[in-house]
Amino acid sequence: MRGMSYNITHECDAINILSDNLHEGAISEDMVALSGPAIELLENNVGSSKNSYQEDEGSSSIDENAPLISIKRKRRIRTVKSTSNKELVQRKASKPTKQKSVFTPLEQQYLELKKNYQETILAIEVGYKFRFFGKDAKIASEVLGISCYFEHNFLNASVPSYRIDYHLERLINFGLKVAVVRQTETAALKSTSSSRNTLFDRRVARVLTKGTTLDDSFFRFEQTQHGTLQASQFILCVADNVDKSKAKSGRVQVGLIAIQLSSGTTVYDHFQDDFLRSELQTRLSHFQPCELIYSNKLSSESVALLNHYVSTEKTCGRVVRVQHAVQQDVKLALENLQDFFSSKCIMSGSKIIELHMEKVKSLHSLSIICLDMAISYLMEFSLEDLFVASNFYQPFDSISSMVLSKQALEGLELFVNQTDHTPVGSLFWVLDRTYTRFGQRMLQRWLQKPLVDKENIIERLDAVEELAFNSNSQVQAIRKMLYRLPDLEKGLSRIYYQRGFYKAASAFSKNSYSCFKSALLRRLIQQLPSISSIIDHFLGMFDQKEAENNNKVDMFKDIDNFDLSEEPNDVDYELAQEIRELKMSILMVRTEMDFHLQELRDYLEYPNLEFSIWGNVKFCIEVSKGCKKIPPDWIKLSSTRSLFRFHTPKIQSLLIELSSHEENLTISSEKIYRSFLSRISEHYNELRNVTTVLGTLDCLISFARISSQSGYTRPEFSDKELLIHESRHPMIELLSDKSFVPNHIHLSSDGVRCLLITGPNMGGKSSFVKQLALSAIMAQSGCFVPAKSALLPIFDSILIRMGSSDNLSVNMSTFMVEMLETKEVLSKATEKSMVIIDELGRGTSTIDGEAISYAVLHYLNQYIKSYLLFVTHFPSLGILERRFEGQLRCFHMGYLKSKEDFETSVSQSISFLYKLVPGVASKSYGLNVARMAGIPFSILSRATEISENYEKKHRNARKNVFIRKVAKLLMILNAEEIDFKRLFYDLTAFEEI
Ligand SMILES: Nc1ncnc2c1ncn2[C@@H]1O[C@H](COP(=O)(O)OP(=O)(O)OP(=O)(O)O)[C@@H](O)[C@H]1O
Repeated sequence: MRGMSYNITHECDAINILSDNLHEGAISEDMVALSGPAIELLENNVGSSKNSYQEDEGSSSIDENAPLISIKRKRRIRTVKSTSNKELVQRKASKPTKQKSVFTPLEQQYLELKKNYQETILAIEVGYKFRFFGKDAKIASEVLGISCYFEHNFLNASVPSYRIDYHLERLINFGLKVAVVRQTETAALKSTSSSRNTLFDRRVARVLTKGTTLDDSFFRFEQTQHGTLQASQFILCVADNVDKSKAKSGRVQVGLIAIQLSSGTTVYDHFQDDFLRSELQTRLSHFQPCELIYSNKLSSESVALLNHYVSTEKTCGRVVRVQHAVQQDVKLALENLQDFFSSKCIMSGSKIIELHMEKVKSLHSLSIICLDMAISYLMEFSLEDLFVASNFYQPFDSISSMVLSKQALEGLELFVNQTDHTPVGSLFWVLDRTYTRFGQRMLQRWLQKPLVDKENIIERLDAVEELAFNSNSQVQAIRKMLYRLPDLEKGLSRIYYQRGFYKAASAFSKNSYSCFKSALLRRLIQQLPSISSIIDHFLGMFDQKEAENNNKVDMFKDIDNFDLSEEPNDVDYELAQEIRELKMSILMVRTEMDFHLQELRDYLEYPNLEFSIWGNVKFCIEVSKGCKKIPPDWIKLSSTRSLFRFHTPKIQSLLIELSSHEENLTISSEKIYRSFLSRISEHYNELRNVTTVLGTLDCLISFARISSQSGYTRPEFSDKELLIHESRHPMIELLSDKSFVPNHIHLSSDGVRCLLITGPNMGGKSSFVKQLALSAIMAQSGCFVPAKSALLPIFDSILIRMGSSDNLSVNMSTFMVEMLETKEVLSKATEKSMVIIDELGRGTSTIDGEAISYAVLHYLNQYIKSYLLFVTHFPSLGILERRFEGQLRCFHMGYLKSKEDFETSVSQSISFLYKLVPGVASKSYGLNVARMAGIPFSILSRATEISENYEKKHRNARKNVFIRKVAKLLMILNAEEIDFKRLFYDLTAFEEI
């Protein structure tokens, strides 16, 4: 340890010298090689003004900020000028023992702490402040907008203690890791102890990051509104393994563990992914992690994607913290996990350890590796017990639900709109009428993963219907119970949340469920009273008011009969005893103080004398200035024009005694409170189940509120038909001033199951296909849909290819992304899928785009036979209506041409009818939209001319190229059974190509 302090001293000297010389340009930066800490210190020092050195000079106060020796810096600078730096460094190195530290005791303490917390901001409690030093001070000042100044050897910044929670929240929301260093001794206790003249002992009390902060009070500044997504607290740990033999194909195995500590959720997953990391992108969209743990062996494509996620989140104002971890091989990871569970479950016996290990071994090797990394990471925060206590391990995929891809979540605007990426105008914005924050989070999960099991869907719909249209008093009771319930999921074990559980448990009697018909509601309501006895037991112990004020000293009603469990606990018993004794001692000191006051009244002959408070100073005696009876040993505190304030020696000694008892009482009360919390957490799983029940009720109520609106209908399900009358778009109808034009649709698995939709730009094509997908998602989530009537198949997936975006993370062009996404859709689609392809091929030349669209449409109809909605601006694809007669039909969005159209095509304008009508629209009227957008007339006129000439000239040449391209593409798609003769006949027969 000594050696280390010598090194630091030595480095600091060199730094002082260097920084001063650098200011003066006397030496160049590369003249002396410095070690890491030295460079850090130098960075902190350079940039500080010389004046601050001069101000420091000669300061010799003996507080903990004062340097151990004062240093004449100016003289030292002169010495340096006459000595070479190398010589100086050598000289200093040869006489280590004579060198004394230039750091103040507090700075030395900071440096000691910093050694173990290099990547962490240290917030150090010093009296009534929390202080930051060096680089930490610089960062804190930038993030918190507080001033930063140079003092002694480091930059300094500070915040008042009473605001620390607020500032910590801002630091961790900025993606920082913060260690809170607390004084382990208090002023009062220290003043009576033998170590009163030494530095306060300080230790790291807790380490915080956004994903590891369990305390909901940190997030009290977060505002939640309907339809607004809450900040995710998922920590995502990812590892992958590129199969070298298939490296060219870009195929990779990916494993992950996602942890949400606040709700005790652990999700595991592994999957095969492509070059674009589409599956990983989908997981990122679902979890929206606020922390990412990268394995050091992660492939460059995965790293690029994760980095891209971090930077896009940043542009949306959300900071994602990145942690790097060392990946072990699976054998070592298993050994680590065996050690971990053995040490944690030592009391529970080998059977429990085996059970844990069985579960672990059932995971994919990459997920095991991730679990090992995640546990190591959480150990830093002492939060690893989650993996032992919680039985909420769950797979990401489930056979009872589908997973919507990133493209679907974004393209259908499920949670944010595509215009300004805010929640307004999203499906969630329409459907979220939840009362609680945990209900809101559950609703988000429901929409991300619609159900695929018919029974489950119908069970939800029955419950929603009953809640929407039954005026049963119990329905009111559910609403009342949910209203203003705190975030029970996040604060499961927080004492003042127990009343929330109490509210839930006591809202229903044992037989309340019987007045519901819905099986789901009956099951949910039945579970609530079961926690009554647990809650009664805990609630009975504390004073609700004091608990809500977080007053731990007076929180427990009857400390004499303090018993948290059936089996009395020695530690709690001793603590309760201690608290009793301390309270008694405090009472005695106060009584003594009262006696002393009486003595003072008699002595000063002032019967109305009372103790007063001056600022923070209690038990002051105020005496008028004319009083002649003040003994010399009274301690003068302050004065006003007319009076003096004193403490007598007796008051001072009683005060020290009182403060010491009070502080001991606070410490013991905190300990007993912790014990109380750990007892509650023994019932963690029961309480967790109740939050799931309450969350489910909240989501059902939310759906019921939407479903009871006029124009919404309960969906029915069919094995082979999709028939919706007067289908509407749930968001556009709310946002648009114009009345929404509803449309009918009829598809059938053994009849027409593909619609080819053409029409003018802005004609409503995309809106139409999106509304069908949204209706399917709503129906399969258990909500009524915006239509007159709806009969739907239960889709196993909803696959979307729409829009255009490049992928900067893997350096890909818009068109490459379009093609890879199309390939993904083709590989995932089944005959039970809904597939939406909107404007495929628009990222390339017209002829290539047209050929690709043709081949994909042909392939999907011939081989996959999904329910397909194909939107295009290529009318030539209409040829396939004949090829797939009875299976594919062409429709277009209706429009009306204005009269001018017949005179001059430039000034033509069209009116949109938004009505789906049979047939192909021969033109897209793109120039009409250009005109609406205000493109100058001269440009429009020229564009019209070129467009007409082009069409006339190239029609025939295009046909042959087109046919060759389509044939080639179909072969690439592995359409081996393709009948080329037939294809050639179809294509050449179509005159319009
Ligand atoms: N059925 C409807 N009733 C009323 N307004 C509608 C309807 N459908 C769409 N709209 C309005 O028309 C606008 C354009 O619709 P949409 O984006 O679906 O057109 P589009 O045909 O896909 O256009 P483009 O081909 O240029 O992509 C929508 O933003 C909406 O305001």
